Amino acid sequence: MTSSSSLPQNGQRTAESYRRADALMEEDVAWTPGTDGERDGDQYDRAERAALRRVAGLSTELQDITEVEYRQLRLERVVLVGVWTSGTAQDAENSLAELAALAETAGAVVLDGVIQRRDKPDPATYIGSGKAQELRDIVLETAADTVVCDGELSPGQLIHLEDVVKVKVVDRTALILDIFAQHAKSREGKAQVALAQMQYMLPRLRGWGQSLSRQMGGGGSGSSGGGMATRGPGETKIETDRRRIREKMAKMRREIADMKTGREIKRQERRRNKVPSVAIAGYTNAGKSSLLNRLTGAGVLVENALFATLDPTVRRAETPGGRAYTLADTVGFVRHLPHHLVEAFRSTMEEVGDADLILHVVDGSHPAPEEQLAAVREVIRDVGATDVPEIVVVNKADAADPLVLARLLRAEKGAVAVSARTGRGIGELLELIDEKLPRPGVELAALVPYTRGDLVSRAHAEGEVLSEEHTGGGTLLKARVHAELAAELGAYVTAQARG
Ligand SMILES: Nc1nc2c(ncn2[C@@H]2O[C@H](COP(=O)(O)OP(=O)(O)OP(=O)(O)O)[C@@H](O)[C@H]2O)c(=O)[nH]1
Ligand SMILES: [Mg+2]
Repeated sequence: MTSSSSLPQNGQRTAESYRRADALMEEDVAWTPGTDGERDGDQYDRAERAALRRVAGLSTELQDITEVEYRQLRLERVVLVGVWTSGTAQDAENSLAELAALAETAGAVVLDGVIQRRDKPDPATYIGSGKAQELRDIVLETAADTVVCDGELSPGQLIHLEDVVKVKVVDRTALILDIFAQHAKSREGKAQVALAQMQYMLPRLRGWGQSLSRQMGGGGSGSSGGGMATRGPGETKIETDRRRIREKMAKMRREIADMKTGREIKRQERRRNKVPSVAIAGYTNAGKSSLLNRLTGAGVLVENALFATLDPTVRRAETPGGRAYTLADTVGFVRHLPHHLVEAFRSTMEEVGDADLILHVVDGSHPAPEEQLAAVREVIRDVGATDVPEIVVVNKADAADPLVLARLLRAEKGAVAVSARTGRGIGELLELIDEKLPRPGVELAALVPYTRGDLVSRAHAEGEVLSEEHTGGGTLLKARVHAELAAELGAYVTAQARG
């Protein structure tokens, strides 16, 4: 609540691009370029000093070293810092606004944010050393306890920057992992997150230990006070910790593999039943869960927070014509999702790779929806789902700029604009789904005796009934069904064609 020169002058709302972050923060946020005479124009200040929503008490009981280390990441009062290497100022600001939203989602209070223009991040301290000093001032001014960098930093960079700013420094990857850890619900989801955390942490173990002991007044923990150069008890302790983590990771990988088998079996069951599957994919906060709710009436958690959904939810749904399909909600994607995280989350995304149809949801009210589309497609490619047909669903049409909507619909062939909130466009979307779902392969006519009503029901549920007529001799059915059901109907079939 201190500084002054960079406070928003008149509470003026800033760029469109911050609307989302604003919404998340429930307070006005101003990013005013170059208002601070002390700084060099290259730097953009995020003048936001208001007290913000805070989520506290999220941590759980600790069980081992891994959790101890990770608990240290629990964010409280943070200052954001980004290095703007390419693209426009707007891109850089969008990225930092997203980082702010992520930090908020993790339960932190965002106090300030700065961007430095550089060709590339400083190999030692991420931002330049002069700027690191300024960052130290901001940290003091705001009484922040953590600096969050908008990128993935090397263990060395984290340590060196911590040396200068003298508070915890974490990067975007750690932040995303932290959010994942808070939100994962299923056993498999939790295990995957834990594995990714350990993987991230392994090379950084010494760094964390060191900086933390330094924070505690040097050697406070007694475990790593010896410093990098000395081989002492601390060194041994870290080696032990590393080994234990590696062992735990191996065990975890086996467990995840087992859980995967269980899910695989379920999926095969669905396949055998020939129920077509639709996966809802898209950038985080695009409205995927809202759309699932709108399409099926399912009560899935919807939250104006990033990564509200971290476990795949599968629901049954029906086309207007009465054909059954499954609809799966998925984990949201985010730019710069660290590669090993993509790996860890591959299994939740396999739902996407395996689907008959992808509903690719994009937030039409976001400042850069095209970028989100591209980022998600990159991950879809990553999980090898490029062959799956896709319907681009431009959501939040109620809140979007009509010009942006028109632009998106022009650029994306076969896209549909909807609002999960108001229901606009949902009818059109349902028809598109019906159209794009794979058709069962066999078209037939059959006279099914009334004693075999079960077959008629199955034709409705698993296939597509074209016409149905009740006659003296039974139900005269014209339908498209899968081969297995066609075989069961065999005795009653009067005409058949394979399509
Ligand atoms: N204005 C408007 N807001 C919407 C619409 N659909 C969803 N939202 C809001 O967008 C936010 C995110 O919605 P979710 O459905 O949780 O989004 P998601 O894609 O599932 O997000 P994650 O699971 O976090 O990746 C919530 O605040 C919703 O109320 C819409 O059509 N219009
Ligand atoms: Mg969701």
